[in-house]
Amino acid sequence: MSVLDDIVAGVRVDLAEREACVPLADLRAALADVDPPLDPMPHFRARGSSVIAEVKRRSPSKGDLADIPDPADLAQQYAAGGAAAISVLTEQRRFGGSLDDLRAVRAAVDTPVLRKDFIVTSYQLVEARAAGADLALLIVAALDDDTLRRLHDEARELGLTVLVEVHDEPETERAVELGAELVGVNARNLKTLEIHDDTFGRLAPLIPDDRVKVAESGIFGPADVKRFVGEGARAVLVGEALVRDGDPQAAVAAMTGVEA
Ligand SMILES: O=C(O)c1ccccc1NCC(=O)[C@H](O)[C@H](O)COP(=O)(O)O
Repeated sequence: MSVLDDIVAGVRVDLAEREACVPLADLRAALADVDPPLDPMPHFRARGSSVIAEVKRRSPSKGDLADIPDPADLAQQYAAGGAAAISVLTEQRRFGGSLDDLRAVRAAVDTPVLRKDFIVTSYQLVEARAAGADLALLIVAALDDDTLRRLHDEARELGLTVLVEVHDEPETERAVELGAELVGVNARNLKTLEIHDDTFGRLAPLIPDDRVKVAESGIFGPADVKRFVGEGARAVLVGEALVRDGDPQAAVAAMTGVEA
């Protein structure tokens, strides 16, 4: 079983437990009390890089990354550094995250918030919106075409902006065909977990320039950002480097506005 299949299998088990506690109809009813979603698009710079800064406790590839006792405080530092959006990894088993982390971040900042998870059902999208997320991630590799299109449509009906993540040429074609506004190219191979830093440069030319191209994973500083901006990235999604940095505000600021 691939790492992705293994993660998704665990996600489905946890999801069944949550659905047994809170049925979808009740979750949908709760949406009436949630503030409207923020539009992240104006937060992406016309020139130079934007940063999607991630709250990431641990990962399958690196194990424990950082003790994050107060995700709201970390998010405030990201926002003060000029983050265009804040990504919260909510998957629990392999990443140590939760929807409580997302709620805490949402309450602490006015910056758009991304639910970064392995989303395979409508329930997770409604959960994301009910917790205050403005964006949701859909990973092409985890979804067949019909499910990808259905979840993409449902997310947009909920007011969520979708970050559609790809790893190779066929997935990129599917994302473009879908009409994804935000396309994330993840440099981490989901079979080996290795980072291949030529992935963005290979796939970016397949994505039309009217889409926001996001370089994801293995980005450690302004020099990496500069290279990806030169290859067409409008934004970078950064986890490990920021959660390990003693001054996350300064680290986000240093990666923001970088030009080719
Ligand atoms: O981070 C992992 O080990 C991982 C393994 C399997 C599936 C997804 C994984 N990460 C999710 C991400 O996309 C990253 O958290 C994100 O791109 C930030 O990456 P990094 O800056 O390298 O922490």
